[in-house]
Amino acid sequence: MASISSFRSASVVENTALIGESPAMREIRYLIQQVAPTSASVLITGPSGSGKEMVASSIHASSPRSQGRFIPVNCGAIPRDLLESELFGHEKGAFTGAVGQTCGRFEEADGGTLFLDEIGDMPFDMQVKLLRVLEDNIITRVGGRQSIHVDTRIISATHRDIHNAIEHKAFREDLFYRLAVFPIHLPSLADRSDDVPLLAEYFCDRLPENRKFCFSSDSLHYLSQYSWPGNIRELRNLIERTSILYPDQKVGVEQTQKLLNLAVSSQPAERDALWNLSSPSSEISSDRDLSLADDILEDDPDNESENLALFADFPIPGDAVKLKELVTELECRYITAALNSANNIVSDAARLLGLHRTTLIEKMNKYKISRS
Ligand SMILES: Nc1ncnc2c1ncn2[C@@H]1O[C@H](COP(=O)(O)OP(=O)(O)OP(=O)(O)O)[C@@H](O)[C@H]1O
Repeated sequence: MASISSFRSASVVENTALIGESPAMREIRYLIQQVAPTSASVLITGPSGSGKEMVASSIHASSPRSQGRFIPVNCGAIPRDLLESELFGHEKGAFTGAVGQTCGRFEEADGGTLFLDEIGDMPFDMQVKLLRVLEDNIITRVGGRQSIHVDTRIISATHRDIHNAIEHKAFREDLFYRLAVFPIHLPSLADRSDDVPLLAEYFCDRLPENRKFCFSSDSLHYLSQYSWPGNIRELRNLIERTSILYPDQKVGVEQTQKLLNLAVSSQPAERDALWNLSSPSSEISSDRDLSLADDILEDDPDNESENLALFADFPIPGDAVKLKELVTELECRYITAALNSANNIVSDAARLLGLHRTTLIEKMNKYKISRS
């Protein structure tokens, strides 16, 4: 019997380009190789963007069912009224709008694999119906009477904590055991950071010739330390973004940080980490502050969460702040700065501040700010 340590990527799995040589990824390829030839139900868990659908399609592609269809269904994205007909099909006239007979996804995947993504979001009443089908492999179309036998392999996936859902009676325990005959858990990308350079190289290689670029070794080190809240999808998108902004260049760590900041600036933890990184002693250099703040404001001046990035590190002096006074001070400073930047043209300054012209004039009168 093959052991995990002796396992080398099976060529059939390599063909599906499941990239990664970390111990976790090797183990996942091993599990895929073992389960693919069977018809066992597989439940894939792991955070969003960690590759659950890719693993599901790898299992299908490596299985004897590979000549059949791989049909993905996002159970969380289909309105609950339509889910039953989507899965099991319907007969003509079964409900308003059912103008003809339609096959459901189970029938389409007959002889192949049905991938039930976001199974944790499936409504409770549908869970009962699904369980029944999994038990006897027989479906009945909505509005129909005929029992139709299907030979469909089920692979499901969720990013939710399914045990927690079971505890809270949001997910049926009996269905869980049906679906999770063979569970596979995908770790987050941060937990297999060894794979980051390989994945980055893989996505770079797939770029069109005129958009290729490379990361400096500092950048790659930075990317390996980064926490990747959006997992592999976030890395793929970063490569795409970088190739648009810096084609044919060697991309340094500052540029990489900015590119990540474009995507994560609404996430306080990441933002803080980014700001602190510019100074190892955790004191922030004022030049760096300004350049980042400029970028953030330039990107989307109306975006409240991005504006908040300006205050990511606001300390509380002593044990209290006089908030009203601080806010007044801040308003005065911004109004003065905006007037200076706009050469004292009030309507331009108002635009810079995202205010109506009359509101700015009211504030200037209130704070006795004149055009210098
Ligand atoms: N090991 C891998 N090698 C290469 N590309 C990968 C790998 N894992 C994931 N990807 C790529 O990352 C992206 C996200 O993967 P996928 O859609 O499979 O994630 P997911 O966990 O199903 O996400 P969600 O929970 O949001 O549905 C896809 O573009 C996929 O091709």
